[in-house]
Amino acid sequence: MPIAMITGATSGFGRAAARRFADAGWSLILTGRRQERLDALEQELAERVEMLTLALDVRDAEAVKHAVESLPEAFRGVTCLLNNAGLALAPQPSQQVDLADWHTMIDTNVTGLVNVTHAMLPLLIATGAGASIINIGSAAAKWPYAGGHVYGATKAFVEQFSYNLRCDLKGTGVRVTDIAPGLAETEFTLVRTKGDEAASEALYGDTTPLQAKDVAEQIVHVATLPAHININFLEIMPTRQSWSPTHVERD
Ligand SMILES: NC(=O)C1=CN([C@@H]2O[C@H](COP(=O)(O)OP(=O)(O)OC[C@H]3O[C@@H](n4cnc5c(N)ncnc54)[C@H](OP(=O)(O)O)[C@@H]3O)[C@@H](O)[C@H]2O)C=CC1
Ligand SMILES: O=CCS(=O)(=O)O
Repeated sequence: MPIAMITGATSGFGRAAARRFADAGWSLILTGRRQERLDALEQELAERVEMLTLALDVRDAEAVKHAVESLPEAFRGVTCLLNNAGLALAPQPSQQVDLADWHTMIDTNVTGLVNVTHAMLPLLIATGAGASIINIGSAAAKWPYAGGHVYGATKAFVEQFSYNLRCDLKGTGVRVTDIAPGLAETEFTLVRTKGDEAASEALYGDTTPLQAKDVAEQIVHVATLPAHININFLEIMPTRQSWSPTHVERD
């Protein structure tokens, strides 16, 4: 059975992808920091598929390296790495942000993603044809907005890193895709606002955002394409979301 390794499997897109891969019969390596959520997923899915859960903070390069080196033989033939763990913080303008929040986004969305990718590359290259790295970027990588500051910049990194990885992996059979969702209802806004439920409800209310399972469907689609097809970039928005005009300051 193919194996998917998912970072940030404890919520949102990662958890929905774990369920969708399980529906397709894939074995799973599920990671995240919250052990109780990993336990709940194990309870839910372990009867149906082979799975392993690893409590892991992607920011900790040594812990990531150790976790990958310690994978049991039966879980080393990874077919898909889903680099999904990430977050936004500080919705306020740059001039009002705590520097620590910028660092947390960079440490997670950039450093964490490269930590996991670096540790996993030998395993994915050993799998070869049909293997894939799916990086979760964001529409915010291309479309700036007030309060997007470092978050959008980290996702621009994810996009360009994905393309550059593709260049290096030519000839190995390993595919690389950047999936860039727009507005999607998950715990993302609760995290971004440090627990403001009203803000989260206001953002996702009165419209029809993407749901985590919509994105999971695309993730599994990309991972199960024939080995000779590489989707480089896939931006997904809800039908009711499009672009804003640029802003002009007026007297
Ligand atoms: N929702 C949206 O509108 C969009 C989200 N995205 C991106 O999608 C990805 C998933 O977000 P989403 O599902 O929406 O949000 P959620 O908050 O629902 O899920 C985020 C996941 O990331 C994990 N995570 C966060 N920090 C770390 C860390 N240091 N180490 C390990 N895992 C971590 C969390 O697990 P735990 O806390 O247990 O560690 C959780 O499982 C993110 O990269 C986000 O930037 C992209 C576009 C749109
Ligand atoms: O990546 C998340 C989508 S948005 O909040 O930046 O639009």
